Amino acid sequence: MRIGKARAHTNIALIKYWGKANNQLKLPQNSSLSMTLDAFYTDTNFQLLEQSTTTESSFSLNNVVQEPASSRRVFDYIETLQDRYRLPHDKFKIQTTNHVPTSAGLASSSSAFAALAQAFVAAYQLDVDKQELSRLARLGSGSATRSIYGGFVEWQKGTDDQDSIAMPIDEQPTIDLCLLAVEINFASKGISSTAGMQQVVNTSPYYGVWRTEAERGVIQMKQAIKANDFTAIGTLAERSALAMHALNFTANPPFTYLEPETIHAIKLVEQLRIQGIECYFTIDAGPNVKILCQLRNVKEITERFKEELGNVNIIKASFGPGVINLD
Ligand SMILES: Nc1ncnc2c1ncn2[C@@H]1O[C@H](COP(=O)(O)OP(=O)(O)OP(=O)(O)O)[C@@H](O)[C@H]1O
Ligand SMILES: C[C@@](O)(CCOP(=O)(O)OP(=O)(O)O)CC(=O)O
Repeated sequence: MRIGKARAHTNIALIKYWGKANNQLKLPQNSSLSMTLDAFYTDTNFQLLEQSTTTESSFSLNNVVQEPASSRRVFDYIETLQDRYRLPHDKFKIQTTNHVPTSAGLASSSSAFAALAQAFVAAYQLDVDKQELSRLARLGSGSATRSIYGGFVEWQKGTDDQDSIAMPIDEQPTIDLCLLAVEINFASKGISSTAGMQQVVNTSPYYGVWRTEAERGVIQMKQAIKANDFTAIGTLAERSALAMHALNFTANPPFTYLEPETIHAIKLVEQLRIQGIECYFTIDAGPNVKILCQLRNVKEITERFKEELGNVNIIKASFGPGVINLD
């Protein structure tokens, strides 16, 4: 019985990916840049079943066997990988645990599909390098492309399956940079990232500007990282997040992931900054806010958020590693 086991950490985009140029290959409209986190990860076992078995393929998430509708994306993904390597459609059993809230804008799909890609190649004993692994992860979820590497990672948009890959910028950054995930609401979101970004690409008259600015943002962010410039990193990350959420209001029909508490958190970050406590925010496809700050300010920022937002849960993260083979 062949089995592959892997762990992948989530990543948070500092310059966001928001829109596909090709839905099937998940080629993005713009390049993006992220930090891989240590605090949130997914562990996945991918087991190939004996050919003679009458057992059907299964997908269990956090110890709960998923219904066919919830398993579809994962099953289709495995078939795509099997086809890519001209493998038979073997049946399989996937057991996975998210040490991160699922579908709540905390990038569970980034760690999920990076771990699954690695577990798949391990089970089939495929000789695959990290660039190919980042292609495989992309076929599951765009943001998963970047979780193959640790630290700061760029996803170069490329033009086709071959060159749309992740590139490590600095796998073990020394910059003093922490991320505080503020739990506004960990319920699953109403509109998935996949659907939200599609709606924006199809209908927003501002989409062209988004693309140009995102490419510029990646170049500027790489310069900021090279210069160890926390202020520039935070400023650019905040601008990218605001642009993405502003874009959602310009879709037809418009939509937003922001909740009143999200705006409250944004205002608090601004206030803290005015008071000399330097911090910035970023927000993904959900209401939760992630604060970028330096270690010396973690305690004070945490206390202020708990005071102002009613004892919310706050999880501290820093840089995490790339995908790990657990065998
Ligand atoms: N461990 C896992 N293994 C396989 N698939 C998973 C796993 N965890 C989540 N998924 C799938 O990933 C998808 C969740 O991704 P979605 O993009 O909706 O949210 P998210 O990743 O939490 O947020 P974000 O928009 O910030 O990426 C769902 O289809 C879910 O079934
Ligand atoms: C806001 C984001 O987190 C959106 C991530 O979207 P997904 O990677 O979840 O979308 P699919 O490619 O359709 O699976 C920004 C980012 O991670 O760059």
